[in-house]
Amino acid sequence: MSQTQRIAVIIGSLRRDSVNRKAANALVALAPGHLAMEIVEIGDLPLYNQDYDEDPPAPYDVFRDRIRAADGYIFVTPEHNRSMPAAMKNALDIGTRPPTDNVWNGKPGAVISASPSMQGGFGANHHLRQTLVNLNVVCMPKPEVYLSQAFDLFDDRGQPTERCQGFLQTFLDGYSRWIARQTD
Ligand SMILES: Cc1cc2nc3c(=O)[nH]c(=O)nc-3n(C[C@H](O)[C@H](O)[C@H](O)COP(=O)(O)O)c2cc1C
Repeated sequence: MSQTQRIAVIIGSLRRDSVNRKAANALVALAPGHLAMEIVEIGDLPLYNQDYDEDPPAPYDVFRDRIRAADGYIFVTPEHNRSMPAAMKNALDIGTRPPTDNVWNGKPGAVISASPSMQGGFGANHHLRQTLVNLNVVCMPKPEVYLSQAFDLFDDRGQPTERCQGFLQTFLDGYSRWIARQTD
């Protein structure tokens, strides 16, 4: 694999002991050398308000610059009431304004969801994919990753079980091929 790709990882949970953050940390640790993965935090972004379009709060500028600089995205999301959490949607929306400067535009992305439930956040995963269509983020179809019963997939230190590491490795292998095709 030739060129290094900068991948922004966006985590939909603000929770201190988030299982989605554990999954994101594991992805960063497992990433091959040509994927420079960096978590971009979204917890300090004020709730989007269209009045901010003319005079954005400072965290909006910082976030937009970091998203614009990335070559691709990985979204790691919990499920809140069968959809993505408000914090994730807020970040997606902020990146699309003003509409002439959608910072996500045309980049390759992928979604992972994790939940303690059996469904592994399927609803959130697919709501997010639906929004990515409008952001013009080209979303990797497969391998799909729904981490179900996710509290059992990480130990006390946040390390993934062997099985979970296998899922994440398969995902990363697929994403690596996917991003290479998209950015040729
Ligand atoms: C407001 C709210 C709504 C939730 N709705 C769902 C849901 O629809 N499906 C689900 O599997 N879990 C749901 N949960 C439980 C989350 O999966 C659980 O809190 C999980 O730990 C969140 O991920 P995190 O550990 O990364 O924060 C909900 C939790 C909250 C706080």
